[in-house]
Amino acid sequence: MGRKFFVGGNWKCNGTTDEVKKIISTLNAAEVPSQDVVEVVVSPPYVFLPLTQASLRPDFHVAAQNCWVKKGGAYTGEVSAEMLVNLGVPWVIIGHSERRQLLGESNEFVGEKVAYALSQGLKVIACVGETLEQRESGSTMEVVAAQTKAIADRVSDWTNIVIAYEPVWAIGTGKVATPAQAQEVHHELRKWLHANTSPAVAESTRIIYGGSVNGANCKELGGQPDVDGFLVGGASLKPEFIDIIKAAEVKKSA
Ligand SMILES: O=C(CO)COP(=O)(O)O
Repeated sequence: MGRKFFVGGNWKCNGTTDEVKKIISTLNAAEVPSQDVVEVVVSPPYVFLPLTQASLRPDFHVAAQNCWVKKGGAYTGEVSAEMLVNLGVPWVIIGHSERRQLLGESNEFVGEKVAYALSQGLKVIACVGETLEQRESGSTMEVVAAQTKAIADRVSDWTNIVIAYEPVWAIGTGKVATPAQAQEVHHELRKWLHANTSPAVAESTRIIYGGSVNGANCKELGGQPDVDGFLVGGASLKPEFIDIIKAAEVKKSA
């Protein structure tokens, strides 16, 4: 079975109630390919999850942007996987580079979070990606493999994981990876999964690209054989996100 195109919108720490309502009404009115062709998930800040769930069209789903590493309890400021499940939130983004870099989340911590979230029944968008310095020193694959290994060491069933390759230098910078750069890492990552998990996992796991994806560059990126969709930041707050969802059509005609 082919890998269904996946388009995630990561709203990050943005929005007011009115702005969220506006984004949702734009999404709800949009004509996009069917659920058989594309899986669409938007990720509002925690506080807007209930509002988003209550008003978002049923063929789109929601993701939280993070969750706690284990069972909830005395962890002030955290939100547990159990709470997300209780709310009926199906997805969670884990290991975003902003959390790795600004909040010091290590590969191991991210791996533990992924394993715990999966154990509670959440589906996970797990983020990996190198910094500019790491790319320039030639260690991109080493970094991405180590980040993925920390997950693979703790997880055996990859059915509910989507990997988001998000080069840090491309996030929020307007400096998008070229289609060839994205394809190269996605291909290497799939090879890594083939060797270190199983051929079936490598074949079926979706690897999506994130980093300055927009309405103008999405088709060419999405046309790469190992690019199975996107995780979109800035452009997911704009009507342009609909064009990015429509980029799923490039796979249909491929
Ligand atoms: O971090 C991202 C998605 O998670 C990408 O952000 P931008 O699309 O704003 O570069």
